[in-house]
Amino acid sequence: MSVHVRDVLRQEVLEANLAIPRAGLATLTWGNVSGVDREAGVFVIKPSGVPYEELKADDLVTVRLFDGAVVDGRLRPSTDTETHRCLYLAFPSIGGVTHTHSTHAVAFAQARRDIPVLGTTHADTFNGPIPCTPDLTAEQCAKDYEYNTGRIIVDLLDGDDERAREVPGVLVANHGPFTWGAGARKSVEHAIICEAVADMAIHTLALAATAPPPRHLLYRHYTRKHGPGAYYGN
Ligand SMILES: O=C(CO)[C@@H](O)[C@H](O)COP(=O)(O)O
Repeated sequence: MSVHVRDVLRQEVLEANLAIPRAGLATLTWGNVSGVDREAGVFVIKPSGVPYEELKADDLVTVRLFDGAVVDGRLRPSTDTETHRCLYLAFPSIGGVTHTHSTHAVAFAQARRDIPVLGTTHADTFNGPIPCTPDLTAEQCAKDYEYNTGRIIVDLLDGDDERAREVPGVLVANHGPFTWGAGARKSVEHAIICEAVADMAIHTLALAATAPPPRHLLYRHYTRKHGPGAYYGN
């Protein structure tokens, strides 16, 4: 990886991490963001347990994709590094991963429930419910826990890169959301949306037991922003 590419990726990953507390998605040092450079075969991730307000580009850690070895950085990488690595290895289209403990998304994860599609706000970004994983087994927790957390996400999406593109996030049961995107910034955007739709869903479900909205409405909204016919934005 050239020095220029490394510095650009570090800056992008730093800004993406700082966006988490700014968006109200982080308490203390919870959560982490990474971004990958596939050509160089590495990703850059937040160090473990460093307060966001003290985080600098130099604190970030560079990790080799194929074996998880730290290749640059003086601090220990995020405890969730192996989960990020597993997602990068399974889904070639993703360039950034975000993990948060945002309140409403975690509420669904702790209830072990998918976030259902209840309206167009959700359908604009997620082409279907944001699914919740099954429980990890005792064996999966005892050995390679963080990598197995990635595996359970990958298995939930049948290892299908196309599905990972259409549903760019999952809830890990009793833990929290992992989201991803074309880059680090996009993965944070998806974390923000995941939290917002979880919040709206809790309010909606408190008011009424709703049926899913018509598929044609959801499809219309998803395809306004994605695919060959997209026309949202400038
Ligand atoms: O899942 C957890 C804790 O349950 C982690 O996401 C921490 O919230 C952040 O850990 P580091 O990235 O600082 O190691």
